[in-house]
Amino acid sequence: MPKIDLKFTKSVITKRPENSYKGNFGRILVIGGNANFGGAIIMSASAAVYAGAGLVTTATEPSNFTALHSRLPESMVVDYSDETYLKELIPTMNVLVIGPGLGTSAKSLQILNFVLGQVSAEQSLIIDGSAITLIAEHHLPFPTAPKLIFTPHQMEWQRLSQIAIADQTDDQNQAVLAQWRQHNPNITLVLKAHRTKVYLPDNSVWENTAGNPGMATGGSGDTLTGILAACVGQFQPADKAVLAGVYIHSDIADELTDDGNYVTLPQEIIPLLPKFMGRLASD
Ligand SMILES: NC(=O)C1=CN([C@@H]2O[C@H](COP(=O)(O)OP(=O)(O)OC[C@H]3O[C@@H](n4cnc5c(N)ncnc54)[C@H](OP(=O)(O)O)[C@@H]3O)[C@@H](O)[C@H]2O)[C@@H](O)CC1
Ligand SMILES: Nc1ncnc2c1ncn2[C@@H]1O[C@H](COP(=O)(O)OP(=O)(O)O)[C@@H](O)[C@H]1O
Ligand SMILES: [Mg+2]
Repeated sequence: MPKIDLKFTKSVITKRPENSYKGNFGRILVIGGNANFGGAIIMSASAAVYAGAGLVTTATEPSNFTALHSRLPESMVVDYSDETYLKELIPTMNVLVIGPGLGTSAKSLQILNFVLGQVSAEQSLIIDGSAITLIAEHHLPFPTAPKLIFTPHQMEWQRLSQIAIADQTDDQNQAVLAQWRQHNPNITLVLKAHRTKVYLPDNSVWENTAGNPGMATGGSGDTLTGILAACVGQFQPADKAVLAGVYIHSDIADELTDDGNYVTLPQEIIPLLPKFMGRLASD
């Protein structure tokens, strides 16, 4: 099984061309954060900005606007229930994230259904957290056109795939993915665990070599979604960008742990992203 390591990740993270502008580095829309889980979408949006996304917009519950503006002025905001505005905005995006802190209410379901109906072939959609749970609960069909990147933890994967956590072997996981790929061949699974595995559309399965239990803290996966969105927005091909994003998240956490930190908080990982990526691009 191929391993996701530092050498591989360095080969993906390239120096920026001199003659470039923000539009070259991904227009990202992150959607989530209900009135109770605003932190999740703030972490996702922050990770996207700090991992180099050119332009980030956050669609969330309006009660999160003030916190978002004060924590992350680089991001624009939009009410996640404003379908008229979102209908205009979504086609201008390269990468969308849906799910961190979205919740599972009727309103959350309405937002998810709307977004699933708007994404198109040239776009990548990262589906995480509550969005995975909602798709599983309501048997929502996957959109057939965009690139889909699912980022479940093991329980979310159980809900979505119907494979019990104890039975989540590569063979079982690949069998479910093979069925889904008959409808959309461009499905990637990032199955999060101590050693996260990434199942790519070409049927390869990659294993992360980094990560540690200091990462077992709320918001860790929310942060990963933003890093993945930024990587897909900036680096090609998208499959390699996903692998690199998984590694970057965990390697920064490993550095924090090596530095003596018992827990690796998302808020400490996020500000380390620009330097870490700069190092990868220059070595
Ligand atoms: N600050 C914020 O705003 C935050 C907001 N967040 C947002 O909250 C939403 C819900 O996401 P969620 O992951 O917290 O809850 P849920 O989907 O019910 O899964 C938990 C259930 O699964 C089980 N379980 C089994 N294996 C597991 C595993 N490997 N990893 C994890 N769980 C595992 C577990 O078992 P138990 O611990 O009970 O034994 C439990 O029964 C989502 O939108 C997310 O983005 C969070 O990110 C936190 C910070
Ligand atoms: N023991 C561990 N070792 C390595 N990585 C871990 C460990 N526990 C959690 N993680 C990582 O932390 C993240 C947890 O994601 P998730 O459960 O979705 O968190 P949240 O929804 O709270 O943001 C994943 O990237 C996972 O790989
Ligand atoms: Mg999560």
